[in-house]
Amino acid sequence: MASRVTFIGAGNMAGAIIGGMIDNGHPASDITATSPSDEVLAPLRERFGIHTDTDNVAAVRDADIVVLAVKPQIMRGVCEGMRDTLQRQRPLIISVAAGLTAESLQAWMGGGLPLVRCMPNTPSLVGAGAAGLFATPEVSAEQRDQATALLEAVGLVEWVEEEGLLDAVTAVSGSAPAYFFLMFEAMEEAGVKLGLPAETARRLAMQTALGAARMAQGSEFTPDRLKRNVMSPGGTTERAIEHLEQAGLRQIMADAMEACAARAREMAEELGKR
Ligand SMILES: NC(=O)C1=CN([C@@H]2O[C@H](COP(=O)(O)OP(=O)(O)OC[C@H]3O[C@@H](n4cnc5c(N)ncnc54)[C@H](OP(=O)(O)O)[C@@H]3O)[C@@H](O)[C@H]2O)C=CC1
Ligand SMILES: O=C(O)[C@@H]1CCC=N1
Repeated sequence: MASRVTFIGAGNMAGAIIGGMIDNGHPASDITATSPSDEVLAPLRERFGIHTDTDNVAAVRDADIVVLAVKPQIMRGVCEGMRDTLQRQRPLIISVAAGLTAESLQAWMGGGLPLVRCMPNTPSLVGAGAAGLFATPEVSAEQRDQATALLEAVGLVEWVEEEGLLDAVTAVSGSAPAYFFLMFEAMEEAGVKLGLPAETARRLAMQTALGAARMAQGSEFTPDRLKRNVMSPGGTTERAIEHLEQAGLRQIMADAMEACAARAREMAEELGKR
């Protein structure tokens, strides 16, 4: 029997995972999502046929898995509100919140619950997500498998054995779809400057990103080797790559990703157990 999964929060991330689960055949009747506003819930209900509830406590009462998918800033109040019911029911908790540590989450929920911290990303919506997972000692092998199955329904799953590494996962994949969307914007703008219609530039850039990722994923060659295969000596690509290297693209990425991970650590400090 499929697990009964309740999503606390029905925004971008919950919607992305729910959409991916449904596409992968998880029964809609075993999924519930909550939000204080029925206006937010109605489109999810209509689109996916799942249950919805404006009452978090009622929604977790018979859940096997509870996915915490609200903004980190309101997580404490949300967890404390469900504390007694969670302690009675003892479902597997999966938090997708950036930053918030297992120690804080456990303290807010009354402690001792099986808790997986997960850093997913929004491409889960199209079954191409990438998620890093970390399990606390309370999580059984069976629950670890349940978390893997839930997230594998929407993409790649990588477990990390140190909680702090989830901040690195946030930098490498959680926040990273936005880096590529920025790149699409920049490539479209540059394509337009070179004379292409915006739509044409956008479609070509996106298809190229998809092709490059698929090619690299299935390849025995390193990205460097694949890059060199495109760079004919004295040709056009070589000129573009020289420009990107001289402009400091590698350092820009390193700085941006360090800032991302640092913000996750900062959020853990700001919002952590008091
Ligand atoms: N977006 C992303 O790419 C990623 C996000 N995350 C994490 O996912 C979490 C959610 O982010 P995201 O989906 O972007 O945020 P959203 O703002 O899109 O979604 C949050 C949802 O929580 C609802 N909500 C607000 N208050 C409550 C409450 N008291 N009880 C239940 N639901 C409530 C909101 O409803 P309303 O709109 O009515 O306020 C909204 O539906 C965050 O912790 C974030 O760190 C992790 C990885 C990637
Ligand atoms: O920007 C954020 O804080 C969230 C976490 C990772 C992606 N979005």
